[in-house]
This record gives sequence, C-alpha cells and structure tokens, in this order.
Amino acid sequence: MSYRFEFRPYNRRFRQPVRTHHGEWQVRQGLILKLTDEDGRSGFGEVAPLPWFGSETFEQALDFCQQLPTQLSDHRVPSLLPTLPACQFGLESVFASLERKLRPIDLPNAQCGVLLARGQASLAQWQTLWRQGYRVFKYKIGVGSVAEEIDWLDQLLGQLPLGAKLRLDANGGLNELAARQWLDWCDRNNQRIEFLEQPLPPKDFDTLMRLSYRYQTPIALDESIASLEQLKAHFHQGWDGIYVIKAAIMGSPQRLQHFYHKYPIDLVISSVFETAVGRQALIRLAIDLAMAYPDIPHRALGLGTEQWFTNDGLSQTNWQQLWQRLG
Ligand SMILES: O=C(O)CCC(=O)c1ccccc1C(=O)O
Ligand SMILES: [Mg+2]
Repeated sequence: MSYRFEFRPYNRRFRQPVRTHHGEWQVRQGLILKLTDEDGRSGFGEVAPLPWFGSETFEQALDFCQQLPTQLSDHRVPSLLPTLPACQFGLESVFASLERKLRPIDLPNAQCGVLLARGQASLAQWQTLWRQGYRVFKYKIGVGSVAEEIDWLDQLLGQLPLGAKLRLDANGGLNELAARQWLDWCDRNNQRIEFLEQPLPPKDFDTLMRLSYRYQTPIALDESIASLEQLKAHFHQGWDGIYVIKAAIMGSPQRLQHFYHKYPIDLVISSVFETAVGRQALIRLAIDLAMAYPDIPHRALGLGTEQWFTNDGLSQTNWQQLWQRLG
C-alpha cells in the first residue's frame, strides 16, 4: 500500500493571550497532516508543539514535515528521534485515523474540564460554561501575588455552585512558601479543589513529594512529566499523585498506552490547545485507556480550551472542510 502524505500549517490567534507563569502566549502554531490511501480514503493528524514544555519548536516540526517524502510506501510509522515528540504523535495519529477509519466522537462537557480566564474575566465567564454543562474549572495561578490570586479565587468559589470543582495550575511558578500558602487555602476549601497542578518547578521534586504527604489536596505533575521518559522516572521514584498527560507532545501514544496497561496511574489527559484534529486523537486515547481499566474512576479530560479561539473553522470535525480552511 502506498499513501500520499500532505501537511498544512496553521496559525490561531487566541481571543485573549493565555497568561501563565511561563509568560504570555498569543498565537498557537501547528500543522495538520493528511494521509490518503490508494482508494482515496483520508486520515488526519496534528502536530502541536509546545517548546516551552520541552517539545520541538514549530519550525523544527515544519522542517521535519518538509523533508518527509510525499509518498509513504509502508504503513508502519517511522520511529522518530525523541527530539520530535509532537511529530511522532502527529504521524502515529494520522496512520491510526486512516487505518481505524474513525468517526469523530463527541465529548460531553460534563466529562471535560474547562480553562477559565484569570481574574475578573473568570467571574464573568463561569456561568455560561456551567450552563453548557461544564463542572470542572481550571484556573492558572503563579502569575500575580498569592494574596491577589487568592482574593480572586475566594470570589470565584463564593459564586460557583457546590457541584463545581476547581483545578489550580501554577505551571511550576511557586516557591515552597507560596505552595504551602496555596495548599493551606486548598485544604480549607476541601472538597471543592480537585487538585493543585505543578506548584513547584520540576527540579524541586523532593519538596513536591513532601508537600504531597503533608496536605490533603492532591498534587498533579505536569511540567515534570513532559515526556514519557520523565513520566516513567517520576513513577519509579514513587510519585503516587496525579499525572497530567499532554499526550500531543509525549511522542508515541502507543508507548504511553503500553505503560498505562502495566501501571494504571491516576491521570488527566490534557490539551496543548490542539485543533479538533488533535483533540479527536486525545479523545480516542482517553477511551482506549479507560477501556483498559473500566472499573476505576476516570477524571474529567483537560480538553476545554476551544473557547480560547475565535471561530476559524479549525474546531469542526468535518475534516475535509477543516482541511479546505488551510488551503
Ligand atoms: O489541562 C487543561 O485542562 C488545559 C490545558 C492547559 O492548562 C495547558 C494548555 C497548554 C499548555 C499548558 C497547559 C498546562 O496545563 O500547563
Ligand atoms: Mg499544567
């Protein structure tokens, strides 16, 4: 079997910049991959790099795709350098989507956490999202001072119905003192805070481990486990908290599945602001993982990021139309 390989870059400007401890992010750049077989059937995949998390850059991904032959003669996915994890993910997904002839699956908002804007905007925003069925809300901290951010979150918790849960994400931006202040606040708001994500930078793993024993509020690793190798290393060092899985930058989804089959860790599949193409691959992955252990509870997926983009046609699941948008 021979396949025609094509790719098209995209640029998506956020409605408002995404502000995290890593800085301000204005435009999401990535690539949509298309594979067509001899019968004219197509599959799609996405490369969505996140260099500030340790993946390749957009330019490196583009270079890689430009040097691939336009005709791929074999259906096996090339095993790429570990320096191209987002490309590895995109290539494996484009083959899987063609071979498995997958139809897009809808993800109910109740099974999806949604990323709020910070400050006043979050107070203006949550009600609409609640009405749309979202129950898990994610909020970025570690950008301003602890006092100021706790003030906004007290206001937000004061408004949110009791059925809502909050995920806080510091993106590694706290020191130990600030992390303790936050964890005290989280423990006081027990039951309403699902977890605190990456309070400290990855180098402070020992402290993170100690904090996870001292506080009730669960801690999640994210920046610490940006690659499958890092994930495994933290697992073998005894991390038994939550793992945030940015599968789109973690290389081979198959290898991730093998690991999970052996070690069913407590994980959250999380977005890196993919289009609908990458999002479908993540939903598929989440279903495959959940089916391996149907009796254990699964957390809401961290895929509620679509509202950060304007209506540019890249959130739709009509792949042909989405592809045309990039032409
Ligand atoms: O995980 C989620 O729920 C939303 C996605 C998210 O927060 C995110 C999106 C892009 C880059 C980094 C992050 C992050 O978790 O730090
Ligand atoms: Mg995070």
